[in-house]
Amino acid sequence: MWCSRVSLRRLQRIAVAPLNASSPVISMQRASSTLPRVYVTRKIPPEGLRILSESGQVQYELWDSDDPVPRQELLRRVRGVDGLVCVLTEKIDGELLDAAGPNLRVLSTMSVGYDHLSLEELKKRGIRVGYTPDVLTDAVAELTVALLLTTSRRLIEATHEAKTGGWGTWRTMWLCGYELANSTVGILGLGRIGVAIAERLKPFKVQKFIYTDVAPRPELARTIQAEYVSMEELAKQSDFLAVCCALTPETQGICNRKLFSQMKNTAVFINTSRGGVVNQEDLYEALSSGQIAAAGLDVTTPEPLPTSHPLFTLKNCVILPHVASASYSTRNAMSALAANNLLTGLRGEPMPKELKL
Ligand SMILES: O=C(O)[C@H](O)CO
Repeated sequence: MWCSRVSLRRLQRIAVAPLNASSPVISMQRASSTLPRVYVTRKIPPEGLRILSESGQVQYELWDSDDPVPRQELLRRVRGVDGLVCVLTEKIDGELLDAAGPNLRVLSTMSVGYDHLSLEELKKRGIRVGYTPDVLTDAVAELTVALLLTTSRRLIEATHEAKTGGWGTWRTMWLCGYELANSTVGILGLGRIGVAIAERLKPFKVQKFIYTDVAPRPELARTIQAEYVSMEELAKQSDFLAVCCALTPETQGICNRKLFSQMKNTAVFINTSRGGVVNQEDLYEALSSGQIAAAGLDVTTPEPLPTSHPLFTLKNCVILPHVASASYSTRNAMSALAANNLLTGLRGEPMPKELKL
């Protein structure tokens, strides 16, 4: 539905924090209005919806659900829109952009990752793109540390044993794992998130941080005293290897048999970036054969990972359902940034966070 007073009241009802009653609420315009039309592909968190609603700058239609809009519905709904707000499950490709047509000027994704966007197609059409870096760095780094500790200290196995009668007497080597103190932590793809992870791990007495990337990143590396190494050295030296790179054609499947075979058999592998950077068959082999000690994954291919997937059978593999940025404050900040990117973009102004195409 195109948002009107009625639907705005509905939005207020779903808000976690109520809208400020004293602030004037600008009513959304009906479809007949001349305001730019925007399609929002998902029920985004309340802060972003509030910004859109109160802007008085756009009329928008929202797929008012936690589940993705079906593709055919999406293709139908985007027809003629000026702006589009999406999340990472929507494939924004030539077909979709053709369906939207020439009015589409701004795409705003509520994600830092943009592997779901065809940048070439967007660039070709002169469509500006907003995304949401920075605001999720803390939440993702926090979750990565939590996942690393959960995996390396075998917390899921431990709670399972405690609950299901496996907890006998105190045993000297039972449920032993690997500790961060005196370890080498490797970061594959050093950016804001990699630095934030390292900053959080440092107080655990990590001995050394190493990283690899397409080229050295001395300024970022200096903040965490990380040493630039080759991919091979990263694999060989890391006790903990955290994947923080974006998914691109170059990084697709980069964590494969070769990498795992170079790693220590005591090493713990952690991925909170994108599932596509990992060859999951090779990871399964490495985990089940004892080539590496354990893996913690927040991202997989596909998502959701089918419950019948072999990785779920492994005790040394902890799998989370892509929740690294899932804190109330971060998801609200992401939606607010996505809304502000869209509104500034439509006004022809610099966006708070614009992707350079
Ligand atoms: O790209 C992103 O934003 C994350 O994967 C989800 O928050």
